[in-house]
Amino acid sequence: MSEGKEKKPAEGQGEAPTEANPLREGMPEERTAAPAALVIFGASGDLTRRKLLPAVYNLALSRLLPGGFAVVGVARRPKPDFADDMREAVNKFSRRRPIDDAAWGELERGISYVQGNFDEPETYKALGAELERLDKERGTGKSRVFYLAVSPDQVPGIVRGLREANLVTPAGAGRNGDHFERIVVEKPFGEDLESAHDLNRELGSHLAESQIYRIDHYLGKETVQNLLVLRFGNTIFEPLWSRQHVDRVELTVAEDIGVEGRGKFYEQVGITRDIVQNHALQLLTLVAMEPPSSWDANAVRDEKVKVLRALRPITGKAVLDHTVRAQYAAGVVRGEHVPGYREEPDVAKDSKTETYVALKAHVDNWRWSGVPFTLRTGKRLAKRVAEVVLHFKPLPHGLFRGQDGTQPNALVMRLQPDEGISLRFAAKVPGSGMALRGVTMDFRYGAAFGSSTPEAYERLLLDVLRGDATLFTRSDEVEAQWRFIDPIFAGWASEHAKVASYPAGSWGPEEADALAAPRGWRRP
Ligand SMILES: NC(=O)C1=CN([C@@H]2O[C@H](COP(=O)(O)OP(=O)(O)OC[C@H]3O[C@@H](n4cnc5c(N)ncnc54)[C@H](OP(=O)(O)O)[C@@H]3O)[C@@H](O)[C@H]2O)C=CC1
Ligand SMILES: O=C1O[C@H](COP(=O)(O)O)[C@@H](O)[C@H](O)[C@H]1O
Repeated sequence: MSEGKEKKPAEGQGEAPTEANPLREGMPEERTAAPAALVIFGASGDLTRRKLLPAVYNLALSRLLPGGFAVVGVARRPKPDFADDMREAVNKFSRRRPIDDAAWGELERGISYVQGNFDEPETYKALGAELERLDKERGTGKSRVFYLAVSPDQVPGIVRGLREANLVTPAGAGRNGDHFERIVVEKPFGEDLESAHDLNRELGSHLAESQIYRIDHYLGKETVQNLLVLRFGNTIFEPLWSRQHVDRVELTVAEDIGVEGRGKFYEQVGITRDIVQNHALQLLTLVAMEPPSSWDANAVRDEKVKVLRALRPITGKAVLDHTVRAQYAAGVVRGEHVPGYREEPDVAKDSKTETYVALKAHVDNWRWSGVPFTLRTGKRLAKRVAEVVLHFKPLPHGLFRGQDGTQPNALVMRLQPDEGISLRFAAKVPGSGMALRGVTMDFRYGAAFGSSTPEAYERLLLDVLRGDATLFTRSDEVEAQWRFIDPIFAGWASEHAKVASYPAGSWGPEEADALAAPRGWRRP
């Protein structure tokens, strides 16, 4: 779905699918965007280096960027060699390496940097002048995407600065094919319901909702979108997708890394705000939502919001039975001894910040009544894996002797790594008897489509340029997420809920086992 006018790609833009390059399938020419400048606030930061510029480069390499395109970085420190630094970052973090000199050379000609403090009007004046230059010299057509790769408290000030400098106006919604002004806001969106609501109101006072793109990069992951295709692009799964057949749903977002030098950020945020409020709840909504009437931004988001509203609140004493929070202690990860969270730089020695959360949620609606959704996420767990598992109900009656060893059917959707889908079922062990064994039927994304699938940020940046908000979070959606999360924090405080401990490299604290009882968590 797109609100702006799509420009027909010029000759050579938008690659046609070929047998040699199956990745382009489903990326037909209409995915090419209209000319625009991408302005990145926070351009000297980690996200820009590791994710944004590599994504821009890969879009350029796939010739999915418009002819008139430019990148303007904005940050506080002087960066005379910004383009060179970005080249180095791309060489390090791009999924396709080494860098292609021709593709980079063309992109580099449109890369510039505006040094300035976000608090000062001069920064926006200088940015305005740079954008005018780019309109003339690079043909960016007065259209801009302002990507706010900054902490949430800086968002209102930047939007006000842009508005006062007339760089964004509600008229920049880009309707009727006019030029557009769009703002991308990174997660976490606020720190609780109240701050998210205030931020929505502040953004809404300067811009139309259709200009605001709240990004959650999990939605840009190919395999996360494939969840929707699995459900709604096939006929065989959906009839099983309900309380009649599903015993429980299990979601895991596990990382083996720690806070990676982001101790200060983590002390403010913790994993509930970093992962549960956004990535994990997004996965839950995609698994639980009803089929939307169309692949349209509002139709899809309407259905997701309904799921969030149907989540049974976890309040007061219920937090003790339905949640576990914990922090990693020193341990061994991939054969290496690693320090505990409290020994990380910029972390308080008596920190209570959670680096692991497990919870048992219920979606109180017709489809899911009585089905627990168990969710766990943590830093410094045994391995990096994100997956969604539908555990089906056990057999009502055991027909075969020797099937005791088999487990109920399970559909495992692995989001990363080794992206794919597997179905566990029972098979007969060859021989004269009737012994059964659990086996799996495996689909691997890499084997089917090639190993270098586009990164989430590629997809999402292209969607912003095209004006497609389907994979972005709407204002009511982000508030509904906080409405579920806030009472958990309140309950932890009022019930003095303990912060458990787990050794780095383990699967989390023992206390979490009770949430998945009697069958236990799956070992991915
Ligand atoms: N890093 C990641 O992997 C992810 C990050 N995010 C989100 O993205 C956002 C940015 O994260 P990240 O890149 O890690 O943050 P960093 O701390 O690495 O970068 C912050 C950027 O903001 C700039 N900045 C801060 N204050 C000012 C100011 N007053 N004036 C001008 N520039 C300023 C800094 O410039 P300078 O250093 O020059 O002062 C720097 O470029 C956060 O909201 C984070 O939650 C989301 C998903 C993943
Ligand atoms: O948003 C974030 O996500 C990353 C995990 O992303 P992934 O794509 O590697 O799964 C996480 O490490 C980080 O703490 C968080 O801010």
